Amino acid sequence: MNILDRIATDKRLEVEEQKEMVPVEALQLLPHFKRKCISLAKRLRTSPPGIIAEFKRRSPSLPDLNPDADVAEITSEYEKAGAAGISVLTDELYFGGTADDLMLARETVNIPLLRKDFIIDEYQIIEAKAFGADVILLIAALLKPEEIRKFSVLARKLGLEVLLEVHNQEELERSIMPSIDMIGVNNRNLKTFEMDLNISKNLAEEIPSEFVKVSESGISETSSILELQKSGFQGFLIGGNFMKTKDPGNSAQKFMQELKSGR
Ligand SMILES: O=P(O)(O)OC[C@@H](O)[C@@H](O)c1c[nH]c2ccccc12
Repeated sequence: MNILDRIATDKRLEVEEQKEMVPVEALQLLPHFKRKCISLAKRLRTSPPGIIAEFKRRSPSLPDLNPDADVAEITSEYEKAGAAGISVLTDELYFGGTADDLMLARETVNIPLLRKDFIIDEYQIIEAKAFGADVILLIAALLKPEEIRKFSVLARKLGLEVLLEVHNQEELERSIMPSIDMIGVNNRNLKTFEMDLNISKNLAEEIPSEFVKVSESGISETSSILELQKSGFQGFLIGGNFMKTKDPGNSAQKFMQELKSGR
């Protein structure tokens, strides 16, 4: 079994347990459930460069990335550094994230938050809204087109935006639909961990212009952002490059200053 299938199997069990403990009706009573979301797509379209800085403690490929990272401190610094939005991992088993991380981030910043998780059930979308997210991630490699349709329509109904993650043309063609706001091209193959920025560059022209293009993973140089912008990307999801340092907020700030000064 590849890692993505393993994650999905674990996630299904986890969600079934969670549903028993916290019914949907209870989620709908949480204060953020009624909050009006902020648009990430709009920010990416109108204020370049759209850096989406990611908060994660570890990943399957980097088990010791930043185990003790403080979510309030780092997300606050990401916001001050000028991030367009923040991605918060909420998967605990593989990424060391929690729902509390997302809620703490929500209490800390006023910029759009992406719930970064492996969504395989509508329940997780209700959770995302209740925990204070503005955007959800749907991973094409994990979902049938019918599920993508059902999940994205529900997200939209709740006022959430949808970032669809694809890795190749076949995934893009079968998953693209009007209820999606942004398309993220993952430069990392989630099945093998192989990384290549050319994946974004090559897929860019296949993505219709009504969708905001986001390039995800493996970005560590400001020069890559400039190249990806030429291919039409407006969003850049960066995690490890910041989180691997002692002071991720400061690393993000330096990265964005370097971008601004065009060095
Ligand atoms: O740390 P990186 O290489 O900058 O990548 C960030 C982000 O793209 C990556 O964490 C990611 C992309 N898609 C995902 C899906 C699930 C979990 C994590 C991810």
